[in-house]
Amino acid sequence: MSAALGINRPGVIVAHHSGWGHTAALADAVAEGARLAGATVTTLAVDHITEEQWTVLDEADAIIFGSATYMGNVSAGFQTFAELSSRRCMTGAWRDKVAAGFVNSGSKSGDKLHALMSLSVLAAQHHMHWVNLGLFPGWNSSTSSEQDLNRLGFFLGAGAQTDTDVSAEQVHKSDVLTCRHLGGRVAEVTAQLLAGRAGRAAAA
Ligand SMILES: Cc1cc2nc3c(=O)[nH]c(=O)nc-3n(C[C@H](O)[C@H](O)[C@H](O)COP(=O)(O)O)c2cc1C
Repeated sequence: MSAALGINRPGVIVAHHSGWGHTAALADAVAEGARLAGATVTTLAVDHITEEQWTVLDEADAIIFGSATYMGNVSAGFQTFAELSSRRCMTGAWRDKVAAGFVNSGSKSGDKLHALMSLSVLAAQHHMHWVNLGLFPGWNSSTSSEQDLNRLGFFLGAGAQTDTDVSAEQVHKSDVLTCRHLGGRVAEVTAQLLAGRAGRAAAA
């Protein structure tokens, strides 16, 4: 638990890379979900990260990673951040923090599962606890719709799709709600974990 925050308000960071703003709009939705669920939230664009922001990451209870999908993987901007985090891998600075992820692509699939898997592997390398999306797949029957939550049917994290010719304000409503759900779920799971740790410490 971040010392300053207290057990009921977990500190959640949304650490993302977005070249043209579409994934950044989804990061805002993730952040809103976490905030509505009671977390104290900071959103960081990882391609302009300062020493002070690295400290913010180190002090967080949970980090939600997000990236645009470029060439079937996380963007170079995100991967640069991942590589820069390697020293923390060695020291265990992020060990036992909660982690989750969201990705966005131009095509409905666009191989973005691969990008999401990269985010989960990054979390594993840091010995973090990965939280999945926790939603049933939507838009997969004759009676369902593109407006369903989790319309692209992801389990590992949130998967979004933005038409390549629209503005960041036009990210899909279903994806916004799905990302908001992910933020809320991470805040809730993190609060549970912190309460459990506090309970064990009190009982010891
Ligand atoms: C260099 C580059 C590579 C891309 N590769 C993929 C890809 O592999 N799959 C896909 O579906 N979309 C791909 N796209 C489309 C982006 O994922 C899509 O436009 C996304 O909304 C960009 O998000 P951003 O505005 O946050 O950068 C690519 C775009 C660029 C610029």
